[in-house]
Amino acid sequence: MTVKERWVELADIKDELAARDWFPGTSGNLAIRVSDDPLTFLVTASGRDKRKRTDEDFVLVDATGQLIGEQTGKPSAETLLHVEIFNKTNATCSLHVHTVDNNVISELYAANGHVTFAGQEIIKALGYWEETASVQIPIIENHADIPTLARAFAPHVTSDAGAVLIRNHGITVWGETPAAAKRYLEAYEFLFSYSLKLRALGVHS
Ligand SMILES: CSC[C@@H](O)[C@@H](O)C(=O)COP(=O)(O)O
Ligand SMILES: [Zn+2]
Repeated sequence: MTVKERWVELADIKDELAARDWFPGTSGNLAIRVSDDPLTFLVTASGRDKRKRTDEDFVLVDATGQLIGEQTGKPSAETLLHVEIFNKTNATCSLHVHTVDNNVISELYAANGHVTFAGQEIIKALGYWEETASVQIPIIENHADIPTLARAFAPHVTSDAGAVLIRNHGITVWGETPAAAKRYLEAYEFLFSYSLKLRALGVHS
């Protein structure tokens, strides 16, 4: 796929996530693999309003997250997390969003280091089809220093699909295809929202 095709693919996903209001206060960043040899990927430019669609929304970076050639714009402050994913797996897309639900879940379960969900039909969207399937999402501390955050994140990047909650910060989800990454993100946010609504009703699952 060309850079242009990948750009449009990521811009379309960005628009969909924006329609869900998942980019409050310029938060969030997205990335899509463009080539494997050498590894290059598009990542959202830092600090921009991700609800808007412009020609400056993404920059092309190399395997270390550095800008390639002459480009204006700065790669996302959290590019190193996407670097981990694209270097260690065959994932093609990585999505990071801050939502109230993912922040509250990350705080509620931080002491456990993970949160587990089971008994939900939506788990099938994550690729688990057994009735007894459960899904566990690791929770890491939110280090302000991004290389430190990336080091805490790295051990959880073990397959082409995955997710990590960063405490009181957000979630990063990646997948084999851009559509899969988006599907996983939607499924996780559904699980978070369901779980918090149940708690609000006084039911602790
Ligand atoms: C304004 S939200 C905090 C940011 O530091 C960060 O967490 C984020 O998700 C967006 O940063 P960005 O550099 O635009 O990719
Ligand atoms: Zn963030």
